Amino acid sequence: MKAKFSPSLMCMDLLNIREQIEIINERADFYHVDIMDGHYVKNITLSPDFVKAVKPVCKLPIDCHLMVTNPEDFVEMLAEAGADYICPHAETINAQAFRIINKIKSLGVKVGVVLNPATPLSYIKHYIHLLDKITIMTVDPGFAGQSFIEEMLEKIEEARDIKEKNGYKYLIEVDGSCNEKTFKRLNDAGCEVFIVGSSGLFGLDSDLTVAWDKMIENFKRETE
Ligand SMILES: O=C(CO)[C@H](O)[C@H](O)[C@H](O)COP(=O)(O)O
Ligand SMILES: [Co+2]
Repeated sequence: MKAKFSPSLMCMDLLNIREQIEIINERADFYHVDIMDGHYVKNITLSPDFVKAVKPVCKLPIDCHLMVTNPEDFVEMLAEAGADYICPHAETINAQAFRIINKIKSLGVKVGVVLNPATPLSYIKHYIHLLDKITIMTVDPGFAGQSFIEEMLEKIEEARDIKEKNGYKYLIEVDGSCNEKTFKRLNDAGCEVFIVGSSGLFGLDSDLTVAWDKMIENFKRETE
């Protein structure tokens, strides 16, 4: 599968959103929108209102990463705002996993789950086959600019092996420190969607078109 890229919009220049979205529209595969409640993680970033505001100019699917204690409170709001993927943390849906997955699907939205570094893949084994995407965190959630957690490589390999063995459809996505230092190991382990934030994309140049070209050059150099 050709590598896909999902720019993490919490890392973009928030004083220049429309221009950057118009650049990303022609280059990326998804938009990654981090929604934090300040409780599940000690940070607050983007929101359903942000999704609603940018939706009219977005040409790519909007993927919402829910770092919130009660994801059920946000599902309808995000579907209404125009989210294309709603991805709660597996750790926050355990008591209602099948109910919330079915709810998201019933709203015509694709569903994924996100796994913290400390959470094994086995934690989602009873519903993994229902998912459109699995996001493996390679940093503890809540903040950009953190260090890559090497131990996650074997979890990515495990997700790839399970997908291939069973013919499952989920995309394998990685979130956290996807950059020139990690592209090769992530790609070799089976990562299909690379969430690129400050380290992988936006920090490469103040001109996003230049930053994008540098990122693609880095990726090709590291993986070809
Ligand atoms: O989920 C996130 C952090 O909890 C965000 O998606 C970050 O943007 C992601 O970690 C990418 O940022 P980085 O600086 O490339 O690590
Ligand atoms: Co994220």
